[in-house]
Amino acid sequence: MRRTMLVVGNWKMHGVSGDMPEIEAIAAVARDTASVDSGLCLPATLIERAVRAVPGFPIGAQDLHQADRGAHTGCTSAEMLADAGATMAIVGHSERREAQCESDADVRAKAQAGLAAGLLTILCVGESLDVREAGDAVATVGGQLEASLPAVDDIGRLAVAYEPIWAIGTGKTATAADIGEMHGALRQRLLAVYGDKGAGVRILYGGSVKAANAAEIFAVDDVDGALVGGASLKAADFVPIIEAAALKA
Ligand SMILES: O=C(CO)COP(=O)(O)O
Repeated sequence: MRRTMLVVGNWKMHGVSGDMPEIEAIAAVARDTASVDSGLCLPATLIERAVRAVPGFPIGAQDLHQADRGAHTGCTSAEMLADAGATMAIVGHSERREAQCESDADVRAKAQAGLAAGLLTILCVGESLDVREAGDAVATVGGQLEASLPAVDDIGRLAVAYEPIWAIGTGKTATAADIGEMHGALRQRLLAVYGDKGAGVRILYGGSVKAANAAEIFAVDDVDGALVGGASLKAADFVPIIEAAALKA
């Protein structure tokens, strides 16, 4: 099945109003690269400003709370993000699974809330170095995915991101063979859970993706794009990744 490539930047806890020119520069190229879906998941403080500055370019959040509203100090619901103009959200990033102790069940609830609000919802999974070295990566990440997948029929706006924890921000990337093995296994899990619809879910790779390695990673079967951290902060670094994706599109 043909899937449109998807390249999303995760700005993590970076970005203030002075960074708007980077967002504008990225959006300008993205508009000219219509064969690739792209977007930026920004700090919540920049979402509304960016939505106004770059109309039509997808802007998203990096987390959401699974409830619609309530006594959850400091949290933001999917409905609120959509109201601010966000069209995407990341859920289950390893930094949140670890630092905020998010369980697979939490991530599933967040993914369901994101989809219910109409957000393109990017569900992250990935293994630690210990698990990789023990030879358990494929089974562990597959189990994590199944336990985190939303239990809903309408998965048209669901994407998955495989981000090996040891590759995030380290300059290390998994080999093309390891990425291919993992993405193939995740595709089988998606097909097992959702039937034929699982073929339409995009599986992104994340972890030290940059201009220099993007084309090689994108060439791997079942790699349908990337979730990019550090190299998404500057247009000069992020634009070539979008352009590399266009070669596969
Ligand atoms: O965590 C990531 C994206 O969500 C990857 O971050 P880096 O691209 O900085 O390794």
